Amino acid sequence: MADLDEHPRLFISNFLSIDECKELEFIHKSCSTVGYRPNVFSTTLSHLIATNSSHLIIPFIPIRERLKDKLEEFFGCEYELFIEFTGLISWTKGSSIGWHSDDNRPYLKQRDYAAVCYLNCYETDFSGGLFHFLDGEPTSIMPMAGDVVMYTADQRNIHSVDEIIDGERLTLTLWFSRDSSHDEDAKLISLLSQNLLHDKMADSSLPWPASSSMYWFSVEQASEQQLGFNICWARLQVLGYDICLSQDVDCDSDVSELLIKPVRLVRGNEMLEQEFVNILHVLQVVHFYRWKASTLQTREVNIDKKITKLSEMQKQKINGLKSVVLNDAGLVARVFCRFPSEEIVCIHFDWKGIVAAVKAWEDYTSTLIKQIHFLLPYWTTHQSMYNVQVGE
Ligand SMILES: O=C(O)CCC(=O)C(=O)O
Ligand SMILES: [Fe+2]
Repeated sequence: MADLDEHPRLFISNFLSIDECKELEFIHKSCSTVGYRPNVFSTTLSHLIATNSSHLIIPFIPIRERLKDKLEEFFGCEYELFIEFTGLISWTKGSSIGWHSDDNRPYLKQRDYAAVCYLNCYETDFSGGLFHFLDGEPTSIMPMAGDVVMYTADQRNIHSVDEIIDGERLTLTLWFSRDSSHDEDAKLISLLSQNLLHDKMADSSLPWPASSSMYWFSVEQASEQQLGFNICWARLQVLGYDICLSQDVDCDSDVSELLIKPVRLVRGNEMLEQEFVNILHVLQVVHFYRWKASTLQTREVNIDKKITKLSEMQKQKINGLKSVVLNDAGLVARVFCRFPSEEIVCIHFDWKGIVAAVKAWEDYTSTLIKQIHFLLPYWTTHQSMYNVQVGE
């Protein structure tokens, strides 16, 4: 017990199911923005609300509850804690963090506990990125999808993370506080109430992009230089897709303009006729397909007349656009690919699958929207975000 007093921490294998990890990965890869440090990407719950994707908060709710219950039980602080922050955070090549405690800045003093859930796997999805505690057991953690580590945010749990060598290391990270003024739920419920009221009138579940700078990756994020890439385009590119803008636009248009234009999905020389409202919409569908490909029923899907061949003009337009939004293509592979030298391919691909995914994504989305409209009145009454079974 002495060690637990000196280093209060808990490691649990398989706390999340693989499907929960994959769902959160789908959310992150279709909604993330560039993060607070170079080579880091993040998806916060307030960002989901701000981009008209409030319903994507639903999958986090049971996981947050389970984490908080476990943490309170283990550290003996039932009914004392508030969730201060919930976010999906991914680290790519070059990022690391030296020895630190999580409350080591004056503006982080409210943090009492941390929970880090690993959503993908060391050596399969990325290399480097081992977690270490300075003293006590366990000394090192090899991140594996579904595992979680919980620890106090103070000096008793000084830790570090080795530099990422390649690939993208993804976590769901939460911090907890005893101070109710740092309760994330209260802030999110207030944002949700404003947003869903508006959303009901617009009656739409389609994502709205944030400002284009939030999706712009550059090597030196602090500098003014514009060499880099748009991360939404890049995430399509690394799965083997292109997009074609439906309307004619100038190649020297502002990237922020391009982000809000309707687009079509392209694979090789072929294009799906269906129009998507913007790049974030198509990115959600493509990542949904990646998550669900093996479960989609495609035998009955009819793709006649839905797929067309690209014209020379369209090919030129796509390449012209790419020179604006991916103006350092080598960099895209270095940041997002596990093996940048290998050819970029999506293991699962056929147009029937994509067409089935469009429909399945719509069903998934509308189920979540119904759930959030059902839950919000409970949340508002109790000023807390929790799961309610229908009929309660
Ligand atoms: O991702 C991890 O394993 C830990 C990250 C960390 O230490 C932090 O964000 O403070
Ligand atoms: Fe930390």
